Amino acid sequence: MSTPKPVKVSALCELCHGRKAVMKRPKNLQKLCKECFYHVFETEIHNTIVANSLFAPGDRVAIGASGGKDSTVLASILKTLNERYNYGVELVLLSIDEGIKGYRDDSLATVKRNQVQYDMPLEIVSYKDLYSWTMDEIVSCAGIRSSCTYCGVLRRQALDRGAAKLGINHVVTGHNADDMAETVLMNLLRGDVARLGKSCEISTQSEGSPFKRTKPFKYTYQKEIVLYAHYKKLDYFSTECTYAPEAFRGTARELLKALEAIRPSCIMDIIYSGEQFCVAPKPKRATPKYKNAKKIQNGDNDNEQEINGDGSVSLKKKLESATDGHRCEKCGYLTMNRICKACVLLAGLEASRPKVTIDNNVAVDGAAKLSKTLEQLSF
Ligand SMILES: Nc1ncnc2c1ncn2[C@@H]1O[C@H](COP(=O)(O)OP(=O)(O)OP(=O)(O)O)[C@@H](O)[C@H]1O
Repeated sequence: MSTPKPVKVSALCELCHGRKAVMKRPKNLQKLCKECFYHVFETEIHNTIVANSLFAPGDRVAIGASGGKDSTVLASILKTLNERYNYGVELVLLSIDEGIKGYRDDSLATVKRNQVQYDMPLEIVSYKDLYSWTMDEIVSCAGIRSSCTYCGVLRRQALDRGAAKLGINHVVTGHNADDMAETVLMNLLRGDVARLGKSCEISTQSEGSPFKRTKPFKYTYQKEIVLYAHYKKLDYFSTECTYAPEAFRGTARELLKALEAIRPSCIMDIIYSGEQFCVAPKPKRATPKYKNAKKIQNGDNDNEQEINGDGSVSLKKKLESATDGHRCEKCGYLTMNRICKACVLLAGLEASRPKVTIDNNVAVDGAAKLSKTLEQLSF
């Protein structure tokens, strides 16, 4: 997102009535001076934290730190509020290195600077260490269209594993009001009733899991986060992920932006509507969602995933509904299923990974002979 241009407002601040207004507040178009903007922005986040009892004295909290604007502002503001209001929490930065060259390596350099700027410990865990795959390798194997699905599942688990390594069971993320409203719209538009009911939860915790996820920016507008970072001159990384954002989320995002331009309060209104949804039990679906759904078989009948018509990946019902045991049989991660989603996805990748071996015994003109075995492919 580009740095916002200061809006020309030749009037006095509508809050202090003393200083000159320098901006129209994106949330309600109120004309404010910089100091009053800082005050309302910080106070609203503090009120959200208090109203939802997000922290208790003595808590150790990991901030999911990507180096982007949201998590950088989150780290900065949690440090400010923790000191101002004596929350008594210990804050740690937790970063996941997905292995995306030219993107995550640069953003992690920003997080390392933030570590010094905010005087917080930093833990970095990588997909390569956890799963033996980088996102670059996954994309070259599975294609770009499903990249967000893979990345989302793996990152969720990586954040839990990173938190476990730190002995922490609470991870805060920089998901903001725009993200929440986008998710409500997206789930509404694709009839994903089960997810719709959970779209607006500020605090989530899977059944049986010790890890809590919270979103202190639930009611915070993205434009205000960017303004805050800009005026406070925070050090953040502003490049978009190399891989395209999830196709349908992108559509919902565009729709939300168009709606916001006409009626800024629509972001809050969508969240409030989402909070009121009362979801009926999900009816059982007998047939695959898309006619052109393609199955990926991993040798084991239980480990089956489907690439849907819209390019997304979904797991077979059998796996989703298995409830015996709370630990993945393969990796031991907490799950309601026999095999966790990450292992199902990784098994699919392993099955389709071309096997490449270097045969050192046979020298051909001084070069190693490269022998490729392409499994499960026929020409
Ligand atoms: N690689 C990562 N390591 C740690 N936390 C992450 C990582 N990627 C995302 N998160 C967490 O999830 C939140 C939402 O991530 P998303 O991918 O939607 O990025 P975003 O909206 O651009 O946020 P940001 O501006 O913080 O990058 C982030 O604010 C951050 O708290």
